[in-house]
Amino acid sequence: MNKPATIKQVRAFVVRGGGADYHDQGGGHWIDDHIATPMSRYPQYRQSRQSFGINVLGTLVVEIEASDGTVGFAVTTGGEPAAYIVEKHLARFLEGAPVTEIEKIWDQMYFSTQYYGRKGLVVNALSGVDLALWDLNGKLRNEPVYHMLGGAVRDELQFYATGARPDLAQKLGFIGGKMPLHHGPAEGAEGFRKNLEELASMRAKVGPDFWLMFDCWMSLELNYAIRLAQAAHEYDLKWIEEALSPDDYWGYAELKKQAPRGMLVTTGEHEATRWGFRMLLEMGCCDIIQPDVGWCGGMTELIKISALADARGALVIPHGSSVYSYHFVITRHNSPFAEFLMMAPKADRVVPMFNPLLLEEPVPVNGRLKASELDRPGFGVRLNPDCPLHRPYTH
Ligand SMILES: C[C@H](O)[C@H](O)[C@@H](O)[C@@H](O)C(=O)O
Ligand SMILES: [Mg+2]
Repeated sequence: MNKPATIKQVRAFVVRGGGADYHDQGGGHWIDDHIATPMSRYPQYRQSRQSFGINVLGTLVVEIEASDGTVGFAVTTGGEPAAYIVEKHLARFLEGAPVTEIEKIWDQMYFSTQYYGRKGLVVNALSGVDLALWDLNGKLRNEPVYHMLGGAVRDELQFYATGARPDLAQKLGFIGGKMPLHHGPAEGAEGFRKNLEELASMRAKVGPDFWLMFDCWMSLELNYAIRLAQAAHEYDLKWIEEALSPDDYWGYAELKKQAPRGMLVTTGEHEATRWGFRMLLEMGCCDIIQPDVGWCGGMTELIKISALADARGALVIPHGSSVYSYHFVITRHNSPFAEFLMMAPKADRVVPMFNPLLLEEPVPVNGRLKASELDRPGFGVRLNPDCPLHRPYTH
């Protein structure tokens, strides 16, 4: 049997404007229009999330070149600081190693950075390296990543859409629409009323059966979240997402107890590793966990997180991360649908989620994507040569 190729070089690049840091958009985009956040308590940071720096990092692109010249890559959120961590810290555990040592490399990347990492930027960087390694292995084996994960359990993916216009998402064939919550506790009773009015108005547009969800992006405190969930029940809100700080496991456990019967509590897009998700699951924080595969520890960690959830009957609906989540969701029974983020400025048409960075990035058609659309080696996408990459550090 042939010996596996070895890793020749790891390279980290940054690029601005959309891409994996999908909050990095131009003006007038729904994704930066008075969306409630933990910073909404400060009026000067209420209208725009970019005003407090939601897009300060930018996209990280990780390339891994094998000894035979094959190059795997992946993209995530992290920008220059993540590039520094990849080049100056993580690369040493890959270069010279066989490309197949995915588990060992993950273990060394995680435990060598544990003293300053564990969640956030460091695990974003680690996730980008891990995803690039899965892409490289798929290319060397001439297999799509989902085949390496055990193969499809269904013929197609179905999607709900995240964006300001669930009514348009319904017409585009999506199974539901997740709306950003626009008003936080600092806007008092008037903001609370406006939130409900938006939901009531959207329910009137979409009818009784189309899923409607609120994405609260960590903006609420427990009492407000409980009151909002209870008031929203009248309009059949399907789930209330990321209502509280990711660290408030106790608050989530209480919210789940107090939420109306039948309403789901979801969270996890800013959680990381099997240990973080074990906390969410064992403390009874939510019905659905939503890890982002580009932020939670990569594909190698998502496999472990998903098994924990499956053992407890919890669903795993990864936060929107384009092909990196599609290749996973299609392979798991407890991931029955996927998220698609509407990246068109008015949320009125389907454009690739990481637009314009990836060529051949598949998108849902009529809210669905056939497994066969993923049948290209690795994650099946290419970097757009029109997007200038910059390598800020070397090693
Ligand atoms: C729409 C939300 O405010 C975020 O922008 C979104 O990225 C994330 O929370 C999601 O669940 O898609
Ligand atoms: Mg969310």
